[in-house]
Amino acid sequence: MNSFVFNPSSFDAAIVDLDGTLVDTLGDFAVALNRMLVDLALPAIDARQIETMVGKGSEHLILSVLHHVRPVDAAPLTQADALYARAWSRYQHHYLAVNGQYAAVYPGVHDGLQALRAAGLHLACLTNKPIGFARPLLASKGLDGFFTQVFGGDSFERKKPDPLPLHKTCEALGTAPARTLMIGDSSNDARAARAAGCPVLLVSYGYNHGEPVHGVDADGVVDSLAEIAASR
Ligand SMILES: O=C(O)COP(=O)(O)O
Ligand SMILES: [Mg+2]
Repeated sequence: MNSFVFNPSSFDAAIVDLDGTLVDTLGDFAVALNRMLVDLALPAIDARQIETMVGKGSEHLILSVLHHVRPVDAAPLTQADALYARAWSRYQHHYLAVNGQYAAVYPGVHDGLQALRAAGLHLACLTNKPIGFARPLLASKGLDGFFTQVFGGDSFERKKPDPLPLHKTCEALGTAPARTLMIGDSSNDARAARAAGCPVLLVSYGYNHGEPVHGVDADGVVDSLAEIAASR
């Protein structure tokens, strides 16, 4: 699985995930979620716990956090509950206020994206994060210029691991899935890529829902984006 060799002539484009792949956003999540919990008069949550909940979009994240901090015998919440609606509104407020301030671009990202572009690939960023969070984050980290397309978890009807967002992104790029490399950090990305017919590489340093990434079905695992183009 680690024997992936990058052959630029095999690809026309790459679709790159955001959280856990381009940017370590755990600090932003922890600050915004804990400020939301203060507003709701609920107990705080640890960043290590949050790490296992990131990657499936904000709705899933908020429901998981509320479930974690509420009493074990509390009735399960859904997006229809008033508490969820209040939580989402406070979370959005706090996340937008801190977006990027407690987050860092992973080593090798700039060089890796530059090398992929130099190899002739078009680049898209596809995240499960709301598009209204993703665009300012990419801009504040100086990454927006690399991508001709940026899509979020609310850009399409369904999120990763559904293949729909990858198909739509390929369509926007004008590339065939088999010639479009997905680069992500989680089984969510890998499952979406497999179902869409895109080859998939995973980074070893991301979140992957708190599980080791080496057990995930993918075409390779790299320790940095800079490794990809260097492997040819
Ligand atoms: O769940 C999120 O908010 C971010 O997920 P991502 O890994 O698809 O960027
Ligand atoms: Mg991710």
